[in-house]
Amino acid sequence: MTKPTLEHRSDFFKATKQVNQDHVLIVLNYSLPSFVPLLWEQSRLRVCADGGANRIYDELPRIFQEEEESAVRARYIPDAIVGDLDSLRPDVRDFYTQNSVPIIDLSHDQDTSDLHKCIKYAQGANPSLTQQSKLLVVGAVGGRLDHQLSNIHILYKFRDLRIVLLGKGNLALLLPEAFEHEIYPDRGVEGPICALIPVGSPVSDVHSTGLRWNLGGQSLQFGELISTSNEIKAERISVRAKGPLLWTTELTGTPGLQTSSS
Ligand SMILES: Nc1ncnc2c1ncn2[C@@H]1O[C@H](COP(=O)(O)OP(=O)(O)OP(=O)(O)O)[C@@H](O)[C@H]1O
Ligand SMILES: Cc1ncc(C[n+]2csc(CCO)c2C)c(N)n1
Repeated sequence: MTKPTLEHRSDFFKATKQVNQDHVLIVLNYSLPSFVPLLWEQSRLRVCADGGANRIYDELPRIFQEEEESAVRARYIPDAIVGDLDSLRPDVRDFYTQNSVPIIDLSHDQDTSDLHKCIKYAQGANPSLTQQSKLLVVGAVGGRLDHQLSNIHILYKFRDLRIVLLGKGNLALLLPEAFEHEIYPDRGVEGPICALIPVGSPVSDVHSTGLRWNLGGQSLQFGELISTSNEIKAERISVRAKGPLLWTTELTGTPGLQTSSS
């Protein structure tokens, strides 16, 4: 039986000032990529995971160096700060409290990460998430390996949602088993390096097109074969497999140079 097709478009890298009702931004507590303002402006909900609020407070004024710090901070006020709040600095907490940002203390839960808590928050928000919603998670790659693995774990845990992990040099998303996948990377920003990784369990019958090293029905498995250092060779990459695969691309270009209509 053929599976339905899921398309993956990196439309969020296109220059736009318009809010996209499908886009939700989650800011984590790690070094932020310079395209955060681009994602911020197009997102209909912006949530900071605990110390993620320190990042927007500290790092956004550095992106707009020619402007007053206070003017930049006042422009980027999140809709909520959610987490166990052990990393949120007191001065940052005071600033956003004065700006009426709800600060949601979920410190009683020490079994789930702040990213998990933010996704639950977005699911409970009004309007809630739909099948079209895309959660753009920034500060998700680089730094502590356990945090990065936890962020990947969240892709698997919430595999029915469309979540994109983004960092300074990488993008990662999950290709769930229930679909055949068509990926349209933004070649002005992504590639050429890409990878297909079977995190957690072996994945058999992997078929791909559009890559330098395509798969023709092999199994991917840690300890046997995983497809790292592969290369994007076409506008469209197709992938199907008997199991979920992590798709990653390197980010080498500058987002926001093309408009969403081009
Ligand atoms: N170095 C990192 N790389 C990737 N993601 C990170 C990194 N540091 C933090 N995060 C993400 O940001 C979220 C918030 O970070 P914060 O430091 O506030 O979390 P935390 O849960 O208190 O961390 P810890 O495990 O140190 O207690 C984390 O749940 C994690 O998803
Ligand atoms: C088996 C097991 N391992 C680790 C933790 C710790 N932990 C996991 S998520 C989290 C919250 C981080 O903000 C903490 C402290 C646990 N609870 N259970």
